[in-house]
Amino acid sequence: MKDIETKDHQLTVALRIRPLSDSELEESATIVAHRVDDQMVVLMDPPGDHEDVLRANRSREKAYMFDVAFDYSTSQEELYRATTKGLIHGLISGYNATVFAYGPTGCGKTYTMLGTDKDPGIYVRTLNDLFHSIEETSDSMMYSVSMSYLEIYNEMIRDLLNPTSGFLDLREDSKGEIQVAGITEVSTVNAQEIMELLVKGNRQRTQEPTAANRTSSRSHALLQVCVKRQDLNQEVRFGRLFMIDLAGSERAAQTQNTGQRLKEGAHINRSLLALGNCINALSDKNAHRYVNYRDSKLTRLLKDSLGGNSRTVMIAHISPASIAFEESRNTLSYADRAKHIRTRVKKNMTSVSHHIAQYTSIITELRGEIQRLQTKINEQQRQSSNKRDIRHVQAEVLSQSRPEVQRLREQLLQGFREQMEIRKTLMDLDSAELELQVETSHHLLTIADWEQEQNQRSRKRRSEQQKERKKDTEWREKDSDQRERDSDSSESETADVSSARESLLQLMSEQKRIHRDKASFERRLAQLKVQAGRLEERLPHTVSCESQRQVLELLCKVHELELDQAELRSSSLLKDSLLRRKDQAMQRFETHQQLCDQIIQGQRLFISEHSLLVPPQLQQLYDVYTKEGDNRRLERALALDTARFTVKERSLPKISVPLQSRVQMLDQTLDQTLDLDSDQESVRTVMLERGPSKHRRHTLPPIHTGPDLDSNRVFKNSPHAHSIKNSCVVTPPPIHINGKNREPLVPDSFLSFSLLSHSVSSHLDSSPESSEAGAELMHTERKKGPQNTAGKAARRRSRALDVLSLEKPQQRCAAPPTGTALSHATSDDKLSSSTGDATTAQSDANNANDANDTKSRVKLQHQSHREQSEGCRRKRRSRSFDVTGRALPQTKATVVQRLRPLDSTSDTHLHIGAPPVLRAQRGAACRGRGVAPGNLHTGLGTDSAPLSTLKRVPPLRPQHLHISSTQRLRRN
Ligand SMILES: Nc1ncnc2c1ncn2[C@@H]1O[C@H](COP(=O)(O)OP(=O)(O)OP(=O)(O)O)[C@@H](O)[C@H]1O
Repeated sequence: MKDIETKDHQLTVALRIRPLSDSELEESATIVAHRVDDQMVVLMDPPGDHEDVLRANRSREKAYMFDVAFDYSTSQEELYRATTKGLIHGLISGYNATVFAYGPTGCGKTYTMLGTDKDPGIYVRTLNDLFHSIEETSDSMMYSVSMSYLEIYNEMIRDLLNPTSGFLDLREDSKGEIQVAGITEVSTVNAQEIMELLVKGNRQRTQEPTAANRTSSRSHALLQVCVKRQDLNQEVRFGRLFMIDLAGSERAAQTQNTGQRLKEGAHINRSLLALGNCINALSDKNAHRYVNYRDSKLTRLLKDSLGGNSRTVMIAHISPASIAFEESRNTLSYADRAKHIRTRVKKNMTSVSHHIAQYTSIITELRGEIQRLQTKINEQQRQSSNKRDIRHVQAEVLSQSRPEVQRLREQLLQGFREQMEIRKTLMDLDSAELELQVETSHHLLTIADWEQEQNQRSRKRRSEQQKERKKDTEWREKDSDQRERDSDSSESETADVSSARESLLQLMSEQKRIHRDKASFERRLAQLKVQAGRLEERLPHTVSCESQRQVLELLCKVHELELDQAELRSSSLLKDSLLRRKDQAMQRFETHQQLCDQIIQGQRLFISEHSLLVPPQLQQLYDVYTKEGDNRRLERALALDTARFTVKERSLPKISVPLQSRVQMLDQTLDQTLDLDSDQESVRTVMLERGPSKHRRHTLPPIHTGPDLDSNRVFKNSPHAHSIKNSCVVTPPPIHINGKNREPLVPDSFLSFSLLSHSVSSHLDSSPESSEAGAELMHTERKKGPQNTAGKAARRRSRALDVLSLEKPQQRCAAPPTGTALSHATSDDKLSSSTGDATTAQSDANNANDANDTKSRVKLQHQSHREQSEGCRRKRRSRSFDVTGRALPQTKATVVQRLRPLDSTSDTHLHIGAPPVLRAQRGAACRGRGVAPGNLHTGLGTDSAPLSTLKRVPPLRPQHLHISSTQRLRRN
């Protein structure tokens, strides 16, 4: 055994020949490998060579010299002592060492390294001796032992102490040493613990049975033991020991491996070939031959063991049997070469002096660092001493960023100011647009009124032209005068309308301009909002100071709120303006409604007092009006009652005296309202009782039917009045036209009534004084005649009041389809159903006698009217506005003429209820829906007021007339 402690170390090669295995004994294998002495081994020719002609004269027998040779008689202990035990001292002293078993499969490598429980191998013996040595010198030395155990299986490294860690990689450290990254290193000084770890690792090693070995190792196993020793002189030594159980080279024919075993064998042979190449290279006498350690992980791990700082022992294993001659021969050949490998061994030791020198250097460096840091701290302290506190530092930072912040602030403020200005401008534009709309609507109304008047006049003119053919020259002259007046009036109104049209054009262009400006400003406002949003987004990036950023964000918030407030204010103003307009419209409507009520009540009073005839359509309208009035009063009563109940029941204990008085006023109003009976007679009585001064707004000026009233006188003297006198029945039998006898025209009648009211209202002044002024004006105009071309407003007022005058001929007309004449009943007792089956033939037969009987009938009629008035007064609460009917002794033409005044009002709603037969006759006779007003006034006389002026048509719009007429035609 060579001295392994020499620095220049030569690889120690030992050879072990195992005993014949059971299979070899069964085959009576010849022993060809013999240990001659402790170092020599002879490999004899196998028996088959003698029989081979080619090998007959060429013997392959060869003697090999190794560091030590063992055979079947050598025990484990002897082998350990001869190969490994000597390494333990060197390991403790700081030398690296390697022991690896090499040889074909099944030749005893694992037996040598691991052994059995009864006869342990090198692993256990080495560790035992190591710990013994440590214990022996532990008094004067400090030891630290660590162990790791791995296998190379199919060129992959596994940690046998921690198999779950997966495959590990090889790394080369700064000193060029190969390290297994992530390998488990167990540090302990307890031998028992090391043994347990070893057993545990061996269980994890891959072993599979083959034909050559029932416990064939399919991987290379490496056990690494590191020992660190520190003596009393603070000298530290590091020693590392590799104990390697290589997998055996194998021939496929021998092992009969297939599949995974065959693949494992291939990996094993490849790595062993790399090891052999390294051995060849290292054993070559040429000193600078390249050694390829990187061919396999095995050779990389054994780099130091084969050619570096390690005392290495190679234990080659062969089988003595002749059947393993070739494997034994190759193994002997490699082992023989390996013994020429030389390594350079050195102690892994660090002395205290060296450490001290290192520490001194480190301390010096650290001191320099400390000095540098101290200088820096002093400099900072000196700088900070100039600043009193952190606020100065903050102020400095703020001052550095102030220009940027100021610029950003100015941009934000400028944007918000501009937004505010644009918002104000938009508000002004909205206001101007509203004013323009109001003005435009006024002009449109003016034009519409004029157009309707024109339409009315044109219709009248056509009717008059038809009448002209039948009238005498006197009427022709009067008509020509009337035409002149009409033309004059048209010309004067044309100037107003043209002015309105021009104003409309200007207003429309102005509205367009406002729209353009608004769109432009709104676009600009949107752009400014976007810009402000971007600036706000830039705040966190631009302003580093938190307080500054918060101030700017608050600034933005305040301005945004101001803008929102301005927008809301603008919206609120617009809505207020619209509400004001609606309120005004509602107020006008209510005023108009009151005026209508007054007119209707006055009419009914007038009819009642004078016992005038009422056409059924008008009577139906009256009925609808009465019902509607009842509903209105009921709603008002309920509302007032609710208000009274609410005030009394809930707030009375707390309400003040003025509120209580207000409640009383409400009660009085309610009582007055309820007191207003829908009955015409009651209305008249109430008005009479309370006097005209108390309810001037609800009563018309007194309309006298006596000869002092021009209009009445004119009407009585008119030719039409004469015709009516001639045609009317003096005292027709009364007929009740309610219930079943009524035509189901309530919706249309109501619609017509509404439209009529609406049309009247559009020509009325909304002021409460309009009723009085209108009545006076009507009175005046009737006196002055149409020549009095008063102002436009006066004419409008007079138009509404002219409705009253238009009603007179209507009331004198009777137009039931059956030719029933209508008149007020003198009393309920006297009223009876008329002979509704009176035929037109009878009327025609009696027509000839009508002229003679006219005077007496008129007298009777007036008498009956007076009696009826007295009866109606007595019957206050009853609905005495009953209508009697009787067969009219008149012709169809007469009936038609009586209906024409209604048509002449140009209000189709008044004549649309005419029966189809009459309408057909009318269409044939006068080619129009309206009859010339002259028909009504043919008996007016030369000094009578022209009806075209007196009967100014309520300004119903033509489309309304058409629609209503169409609907009524469809119904009929
Ligand atoms: N010197 C010996 N004395 C007694 N038995 C031995 C000896 N050497 C090997 N054997 C026996 O031979 C058989 C094979 O040995 P081992 O498993 O150690 O071979 P190996 O070289 O490790 O094979 P592989 O390379 O396939 O793992 C084992 O049963 C073992 O007990």
